[in-house]
Amino acid sequence: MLPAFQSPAQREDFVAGLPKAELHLHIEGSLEPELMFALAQRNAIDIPFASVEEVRAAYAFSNLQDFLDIYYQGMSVLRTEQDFHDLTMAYFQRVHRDQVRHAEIFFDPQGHTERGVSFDTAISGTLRAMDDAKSDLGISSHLIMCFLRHLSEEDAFATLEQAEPWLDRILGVGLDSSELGHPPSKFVNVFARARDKGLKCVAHAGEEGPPAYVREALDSLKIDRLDHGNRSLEDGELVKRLAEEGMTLTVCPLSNLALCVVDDLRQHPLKKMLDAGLRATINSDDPSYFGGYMNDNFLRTAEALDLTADEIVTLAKNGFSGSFEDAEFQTRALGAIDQYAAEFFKV
Ligand code: HPA
Ligand SMILES: [Zn+2]
Repeated sequence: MLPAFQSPAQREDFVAGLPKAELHLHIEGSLEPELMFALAQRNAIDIPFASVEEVRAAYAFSNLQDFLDIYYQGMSVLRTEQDFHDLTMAYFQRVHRDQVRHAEIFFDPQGHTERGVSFDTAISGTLRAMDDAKSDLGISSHLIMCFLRHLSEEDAFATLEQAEPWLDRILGVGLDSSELGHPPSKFVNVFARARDKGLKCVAHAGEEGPPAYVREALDSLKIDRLDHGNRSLEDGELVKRLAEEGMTLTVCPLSNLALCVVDDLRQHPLKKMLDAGLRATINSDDPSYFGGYMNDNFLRTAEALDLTADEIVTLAKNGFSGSFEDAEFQTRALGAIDQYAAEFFKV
């Protein structure tokens, strides 16, 4: 067992230096207002804001849909391959400071193709930055293509078709956007097709939607990982099943706070999840919009829930063991975390 923190500053130092993996990050949600302005200017696009401060002031949400409306509008500045590269590289440079060593990144191709930016433009700029992040920063990453659940399954099939030439660079498919009214079962056929193509399957479920949506994600979509999953806790049998199956939950505390999934971080269910034996991880979701990258998510949650060093270590380890990397990579990463903790506390 690791010792208790001697002070809030010691906890902050511990979190800051801890190696991390991020498993729930929408790359378009890392678009900082400064870059939004720069890209708007570069591409001669009008945006309905006069200043960076005005953009930030617009980021007050009461639910998921409030956020999504602004998120899709923000994407309008992304037009060229270079734009997608710059967006993605800015994310990696930022999380390099947070000791992120591995990231499995979502992108929303339909958010681009529906406004006339090709699938190839979006993915090629993103992949080029992922390659640069590996060579320049030592951060490994994978790409997960999400289907927008407010659109039809037919649309999702068309997107999977567009992805065909890129499948060796796409690790999996996900499901995001407006959850309520768009249950996972709406996408059962396209997920089956994706699975046949060897793609991993993940889905947002139980963020705003009921436990029944989580069950559908498991049973109909046969997910390999559950994004959010908060509302699973309302169903004891479901929690038992998720724990027994060793399902990883990609939990996003500051997102949950910003979208009023929880009213106060002190009421966040993360500790309950760990206590119930769930493999929970901490992630930033859409860090530009929700006010924090990985270290902020770890630290503010640790403060609010008074997490121990062992619990923080478990959360960081879960990020690597819940990744889609191979056993050798995972073992090395878990060893690096143990070594970091031992050196930090000189135990
Ligand atoms: O947090 C989210 N939930 C659902 N869809 C999303 N698309 C971007 N971020 C999110
Ligand atoms: Zn998300």
